[in-house]
Amino acid sequence: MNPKTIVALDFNDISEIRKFISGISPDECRLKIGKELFTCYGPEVVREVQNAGFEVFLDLKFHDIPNTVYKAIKAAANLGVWMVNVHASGGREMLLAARRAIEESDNKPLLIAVTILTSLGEEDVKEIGFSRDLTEQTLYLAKLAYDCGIDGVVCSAWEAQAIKDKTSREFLTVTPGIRLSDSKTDDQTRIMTPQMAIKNGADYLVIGRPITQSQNPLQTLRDINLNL
Ligand SMILES: O=C(O)c1cc(=O)[nH]c(=O)n1[C@@H]1O[C@H](COP(=O)(O)O)[C@@H](O)[C@H]1O
Repeated sequence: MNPKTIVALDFNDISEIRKFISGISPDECRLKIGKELFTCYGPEVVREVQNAGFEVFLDLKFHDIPNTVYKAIKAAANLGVWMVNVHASGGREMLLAARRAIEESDNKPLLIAVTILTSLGEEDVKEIGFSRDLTEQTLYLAKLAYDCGIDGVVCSAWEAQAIKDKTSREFLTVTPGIRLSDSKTDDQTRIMTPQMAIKNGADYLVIGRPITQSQNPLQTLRDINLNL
């Protein structure tokens, strides 16, 4: 099984995690451990989720000097995770250092680079000071990551197909900012429904609140999977 749905476990309470994973099977989704959960519980929570049979996307979005990212990626790979990420805007040397760290590790997680966060819109990108527009900057960073041997990118589903066209069909697109037609937008800007995202070239869907904050998270996950 290669489930396309990655559920973002954005909780700070381990009992919530235990409740959620006790009801689902690893065939139904992968699980993302991000900054909040990792800061609260560290590698122990990664091991607990892995021991329950789930593959883990460790989403710590490293963005630092090459040597620091190299060592952090080595440590992440040693946790036996399935996927890790860095920010593409850390630059070529940082991306190459991350690649090298994985090549030198026994466990080789998929290495993914964040392009432009899905919370950002055109005006934000202008304010940050990028000279290209949002889509062009996303494509530019995706190409940089591709040229550095990164396995894929985090992007919004709006850019997924264009990224594949500019790089390769095999270059992975991991898309957060997924919302059901009746979901709240929350702090996301570039959103798309699960079915549309897959149609537009997304390989994996990262979904947090639309599942975890729903009345019946397990049913919501299953409904999403059924309709992909
Ligand atoms: O790298 C990520 O996973 C990520 C990148 C991005 O551009 N946007 C984004 O939302 N994410 C993560 O994806 C998840 C989305 O959660 P929801 O907005 O609740 O569905 C969060 O855990 C974010 O940290």
